[in-house]
Amino acid sequence: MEEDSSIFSSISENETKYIQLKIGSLLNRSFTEFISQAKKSGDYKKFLKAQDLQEEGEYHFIKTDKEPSSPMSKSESEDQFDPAHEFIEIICNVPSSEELKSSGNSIPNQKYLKKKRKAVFSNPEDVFNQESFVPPKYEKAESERVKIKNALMNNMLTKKLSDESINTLIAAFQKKTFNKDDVIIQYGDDGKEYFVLEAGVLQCEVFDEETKESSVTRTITEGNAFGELALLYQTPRSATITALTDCTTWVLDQMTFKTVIMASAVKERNIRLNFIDNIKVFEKMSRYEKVKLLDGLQVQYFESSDVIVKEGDAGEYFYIIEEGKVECIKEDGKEIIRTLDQGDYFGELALIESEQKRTLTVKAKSLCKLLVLNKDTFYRVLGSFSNYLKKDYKL
Ligand SMILES: Nc1ncnc2c1ncn2[C@@H]1O[C@@H]2COP(=O)(O)O[C@H]2[C@H]1O
Repeated sequence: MEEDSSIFSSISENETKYIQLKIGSLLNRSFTEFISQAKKSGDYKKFLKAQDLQEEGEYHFIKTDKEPSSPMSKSESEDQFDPAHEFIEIICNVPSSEELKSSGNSIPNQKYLKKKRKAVFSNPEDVFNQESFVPPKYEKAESERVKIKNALMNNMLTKKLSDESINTLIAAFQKKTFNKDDVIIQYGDDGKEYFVLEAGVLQCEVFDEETKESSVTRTITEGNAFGELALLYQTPRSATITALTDCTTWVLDQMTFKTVIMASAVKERNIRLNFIDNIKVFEKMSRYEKVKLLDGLQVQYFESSDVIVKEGDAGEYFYIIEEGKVECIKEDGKEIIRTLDQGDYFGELALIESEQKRTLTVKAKSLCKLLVLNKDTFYRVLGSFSNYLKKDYKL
């Protein structure tokens, strides 16, 4: 409590006014969003009940953290408007008193807003045009539109975008062909484009800065996208992509990529990436592998006392604790072997040894938000890390 009051005692009048105005419009938006969801649901009353709103007396606008359906089903909601996140954004981005004063009123002026945005879109040319930017449109045959759409719908980065965003993207892709042996992306270059491969085969070659050795990690085949990392993280190209055959690609400019794809996908991803970056066991992973891992993670919630993993069962999932605490219990004697909390992981032993059953029962000690990886994704993403994980784990 003491901590809270000291944080808020330093808020100036200007800052308070700023927050009030922002929260006011956020509430307004939340309410509109809520009503539109309720209307869409077809059965208004059932919808209210499902949201844990009490029908009689006062309505309590409580959004439970609990996921309504079975385990691996509901991270789809991630792209939706999330008032809690928006709230945090507002609080974290309150301009300083000086900035508010210099803007002449309690809301920062356009100049200030543009300056803020620069932090997210770090290339200077990105900054001025965010609001007025209109994605380009290139003519395409229907068959081409279908191919691009299929590729976007099969790509983790774009599959959850709205139909409107998908259509904007489809229109904005421009055809570009390459000859066999052409270098499409050069390791270390600045990234300006995002690609979808329509026809042909490409080679992806990565470099180890320490050993100065290069290795071919995979071939990229039709319908796959590449070149996203440099645009997402403002880093140099992480690999060299070379055409193994004559190729046809679809190319998206970075401004369209940023305004359409990044705006929705990267926000959630960055929060998690930051989280994964702090987990020791993943420290040897490349950024690419971490991003792949993130794409395979699903969110699952457990109430206090829920059994997450049962001793003797076959292992299906690997878990990372994003929030909450769990207890690992040996069934005979009910001895608590250890307690795990934020950033810890469990459930990997049964995945590493295919015959191995769960060696302990893991029970939620509080409400838990877990990031869950299923067996197939675990092998695809962490296969080469299994020995490392096993060694690191002291039973
Ligand atoms: N280890 C890897 N395996 C497969 N693809 C990769 C790997 N590393 C990088 N890439 C892809 O190669 C692209 C090179 O440019 P980017 O870094 O922009 O984005 C990169 C990814 O799309």
